[in-house]
Amino acid sequence: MSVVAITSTINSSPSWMNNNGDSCHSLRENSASFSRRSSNISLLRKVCCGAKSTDDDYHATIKSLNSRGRFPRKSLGQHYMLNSDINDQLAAAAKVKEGDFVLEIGPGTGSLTNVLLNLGASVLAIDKDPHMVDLVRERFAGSDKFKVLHEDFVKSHIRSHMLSFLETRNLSHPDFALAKVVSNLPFNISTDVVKLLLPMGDIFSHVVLLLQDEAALRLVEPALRTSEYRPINILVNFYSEPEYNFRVPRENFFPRPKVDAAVVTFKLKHPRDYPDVSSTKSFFSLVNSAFNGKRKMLRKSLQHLSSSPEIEKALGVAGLPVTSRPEELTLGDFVKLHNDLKMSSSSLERTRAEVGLLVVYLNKAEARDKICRAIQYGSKFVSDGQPGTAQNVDKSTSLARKVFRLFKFVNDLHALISPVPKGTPLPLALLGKSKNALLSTFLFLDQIVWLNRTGIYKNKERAELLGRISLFCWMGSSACTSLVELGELGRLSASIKKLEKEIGNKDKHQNEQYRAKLQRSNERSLALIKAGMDFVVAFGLLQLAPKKVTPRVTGAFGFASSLISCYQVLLFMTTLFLTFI
Ligand SMILES: C[S@@+](CC[C@H](N)C(=O)[O-])C[C@H]1O[C@@H](n2cnc3c(N)ncnc32)[C@H](O)[C@@H]1O
Repeated sequence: MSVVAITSTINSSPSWMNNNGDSCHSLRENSASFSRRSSNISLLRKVCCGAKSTDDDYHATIKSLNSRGRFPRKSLGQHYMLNSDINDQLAAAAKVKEGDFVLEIGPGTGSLTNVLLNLGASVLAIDKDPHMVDLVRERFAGSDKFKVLHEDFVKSHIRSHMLSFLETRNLSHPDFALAKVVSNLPFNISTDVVKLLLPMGDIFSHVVLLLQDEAALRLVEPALRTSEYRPINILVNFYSEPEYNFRVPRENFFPRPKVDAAVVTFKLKHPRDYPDVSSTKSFFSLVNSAFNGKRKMLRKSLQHLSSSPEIEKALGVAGLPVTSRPEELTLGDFVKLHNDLKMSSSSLERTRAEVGLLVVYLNKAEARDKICRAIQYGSKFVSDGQPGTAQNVDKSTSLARKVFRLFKFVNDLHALISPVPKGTPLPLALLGKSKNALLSTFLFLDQIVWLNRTGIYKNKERAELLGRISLFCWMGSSACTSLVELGELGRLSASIKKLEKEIGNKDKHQNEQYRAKLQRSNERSLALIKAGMDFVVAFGLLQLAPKKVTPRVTGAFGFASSLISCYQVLLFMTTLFLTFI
């Protein structure tokens, strides 16, 4: 990489410089790169005159670059934003607010990052340039809400980065909201970024990008029957509601690009609101095939998928002429055409998808453990504590699960030392932490029980005592969980009522936020029921009231709570799975 030595110095402080203008004294120029830099600079002066003088205007950007001896690299699309008003407007377009989680692609010197952090958001930034990564890492070293990764965004595993970013920081947040993307992008990766991010409506609610102006217009307002109309327009409308916000003249960037830019907001649809197609994969494969022969009629270009008469019939059903070409079809037309051709609804393909879901489910360790737990308590229910095959199944499964959960206590230890989500009332925070402490103690002591049963740890009496202590810990953690869920349900129902007042009773089911809150409330109610059942199971295992809570009762409650756990994992997996197929 060519680190450019910036040689000549601007000697005098021009009249447009503000108090921190001394930063510009160190601007040294290199004649070799970025031709006409001096004329660029005079343009920048004009821009800066009009810009709000904050930390991240022209001066700050130049100073930041100078501090590293850096000059923008064309290959990385490094055109830095000089106008802090535009950074403010980017954040406003995404409605960034306190507590949000924001992904920023290419933070550069951190001017936009600074705005996002000042608004109270947590920011995950990804930059391909290691020098920029170091720069922002140092700049925001004092903030625990900032994380930066040195990666090429196009190649990065963004879904898993986001899941771990949200999981570690937002676990059990009562008002869990989807994350957002706000970015001043390098123009050359904008199509890739759009294709990567828009199908992530289960993670992001808004994607706000600064794109090349022409590209922005082509994405948001393509005209049917023109060469601008392409498969990406179908993709954009399938996954989002795009909006062209405003044009950003080229003078606002350093160095000045050859074209203007524009801010575009993509409001992402949640996967459950995607157009109704049996498989998104087969839908987009049809769209791509259709556009492959752009000048051809669909009855010809789709021949490898269906016979011409079938295609003509499907076009007729969709109310389209049999001579239609791809650029004449809207998203809705493509959906109708796809569904009528029943591209992927053959029973074989459906079966394959269902088996695929089962494989994903079984591959999740947590799911296997929950299934084993259902077997364990199911056999306890059958045996009712009497010796025989059912009791053997109960005991052996219980032992197997103990091995399976080796080191699982670390998960709760981690949660114990992680910060509580902002805004959590102190009693709920304390109850949550007690739950983590008790659960990790239970899981840890359970390992000693296992060591004793295998004969590795020989002191039977002590092991039994530790076994009882561990069960008391589990009972305590179930009680804490019940209280936490009760408290959170109370908070949720208050915020649902508030929202109902704001949006009115009639429209509430159309409101995405309302539906999300309702869903969270159902999930929390289920978690409350499960925690209550686990409390009874621990009570039964400890034999605190052997006549009332018999092994059969314990087994029944344990079995029911295991089924709830299986359902919870399945729900999570299904959402993930549906976004992959
Ligand atoms: C147009 S600049 C924007 C910088 C900053 N956000 C601003 O507004 O001033 C683009 C940034 O994206 C980074 N970048 C370029 N290609 C990238 C890629 N493939 N993945 C991640 N970041 C990339 C560049 O290093 C640069 O910091």
